[in-house]
Amino acid sequence: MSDERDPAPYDALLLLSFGGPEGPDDVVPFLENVTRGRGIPKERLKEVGQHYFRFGGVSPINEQNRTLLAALRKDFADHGLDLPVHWGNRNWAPYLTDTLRELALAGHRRIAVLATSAYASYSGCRQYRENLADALAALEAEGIARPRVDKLRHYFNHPGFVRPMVDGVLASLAELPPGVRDGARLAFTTHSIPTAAADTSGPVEGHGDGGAYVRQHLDVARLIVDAVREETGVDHPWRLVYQSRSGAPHIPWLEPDICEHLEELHAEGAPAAVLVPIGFVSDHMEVLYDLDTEAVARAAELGLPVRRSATVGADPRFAAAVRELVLERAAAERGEPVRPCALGPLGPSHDLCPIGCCPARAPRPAAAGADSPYA
Ligand SMILES: CC1=C(CCC(=O)O)c2cc3nc(cc4[nH]c(cc5[nH]c(cc1n2)c(C)c5CCC(=O)O)c(CCC(=O)O)c4C)C(CCC(=O)O)=C3C
Ligand SMILES: [Fe+2]
Repeated sequence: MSDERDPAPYDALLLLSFGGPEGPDDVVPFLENVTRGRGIPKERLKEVGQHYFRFGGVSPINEQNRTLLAALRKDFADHGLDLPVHWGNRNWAPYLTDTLRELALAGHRRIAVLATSAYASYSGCRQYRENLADALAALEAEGIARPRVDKLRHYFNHPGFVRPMVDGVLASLAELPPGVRDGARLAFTTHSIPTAAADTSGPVEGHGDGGAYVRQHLDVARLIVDAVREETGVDHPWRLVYQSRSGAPHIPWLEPDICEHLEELHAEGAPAAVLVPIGFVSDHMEVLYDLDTEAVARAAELGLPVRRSATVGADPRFAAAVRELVLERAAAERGEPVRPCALGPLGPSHDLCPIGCCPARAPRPAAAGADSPYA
C-alpha cells in the first residue's frame, strides 16, 4: 500500500481558474482578454460588461478562488500532506504565466494542476491546456527551465463534488413553501456551448450527440436526482438546460435556455422549481447574473416560485476530493495501483486527454495531454 500522504513526484499544486475583474476599470481589459480571437459580437460584449458593472465591476470568482485556496491549504495541512498550493488564471491577475514563473524560479519541477472546471469541453479543458502550453513557451523564451505540468482528471462525478450539490438541492427544496415542495421541478443548468463543440467534447470514440460534455452533465443530474429521492422519497421531474449563451445567433448552441425552460414549466403548470447550477464550481458572475438576476426575475414575472441551489465553492468535502485526486494521480505516476473514486456509470475520467479530445477550431499546442509537445 502506498503512503497516503506522499505527493511525489509532485512538488506543488496549481489551482488554475478563469479569473475575473476586481473593479470597474478592470472590466473592459478583462473582457478583451477573454474574447481575444474568439469572434464574439460587440453587442454581446457590451451586454456582458453591463452584468459586471451592475456588481460594481467585481466578479466574485477571484475571492472564491482565494477561499478555495485557503480551504485546500487547510485540508492538506490537517492531513499531513506537505504540498504547496498556488493559484493562476487564464484571464486576469494572478496570471497563470506569472505563477508558473514563480514556481519554476523557486525550483518546482513537477506540478499537478486543478482546473476550476469539472467537465470535458474545449472551454473547460483543452483551452486550459493551451494556456498551460502558452505559459510553458513563455518561460522557455525567458530561458527559465520548464516544470512539467499534469492536469488532474475531470471530477464531475467525484462524490466530493456531487454530495455538496445534493445537500444544496435538499436545502433549496426545504426553503420552498410546503405546498409546492414535492412537486418542484429540478432544472440542472450549465454553460451553453456551440453544439459543434459539445459533439466533439471528450475522447474521439464518444463524439457525436452532445459528446462527453452533455453525457457527463446528465450523469451528475441523475446522481443528484437519485440521492434526493433517497433522502426525501420524492421523485422530482428534471431536465438539463443551458445558460449564458454567447456567440453569433446563426451558430447553434446547446438549448433550451433556462429562461425558456422556466416558461415551459409555467405553461405545464409546474408548481415550483429549483435551479441547480451543476456546470459551475462556484457562484461566479454567470450564477449571480444569469441565474440569480435574470432567471429569478423571469420566474417572478411568471409567478413561479424558484430557489437557486448552492455551488460547491470551498466545501471541505471538495477540498478533500482535491487531496484525493492529487494523491491518486501521484500514486499512478509512481506506477502504483490506484482505485480512482467516481460515482455513476461513466466511471473515472482519463488522466491524460487522448489525441483528438475536445479539439480546437484552429489547432494550437496544448500541454498535459497525449498530444502535448512538452513531456
Ligand atoms: C464551458 C464554459 C465554462 C465553464 C467551465 C469553466 O469554468 O472554465 C465557462 C466559465 C466561465 N466563463 C466566464 C466568463 C465569460 N465567458 C465568456 C464566453 C464563453 N464562455 C464559454 C464557455 C464556458 N465558460 C464559451 C463557449 C464562450 C464563448 C466564447 C469562447 O468560445 O471562448 C465570456 C465572454 C462574453 C460572453 O460571451 O459571455 C465571459 C466574460 C467565467 C468568469 C465569470 C466571472 O467573471 O465571474 C467563467 C468561470
Ligand atoms: Fe479534454
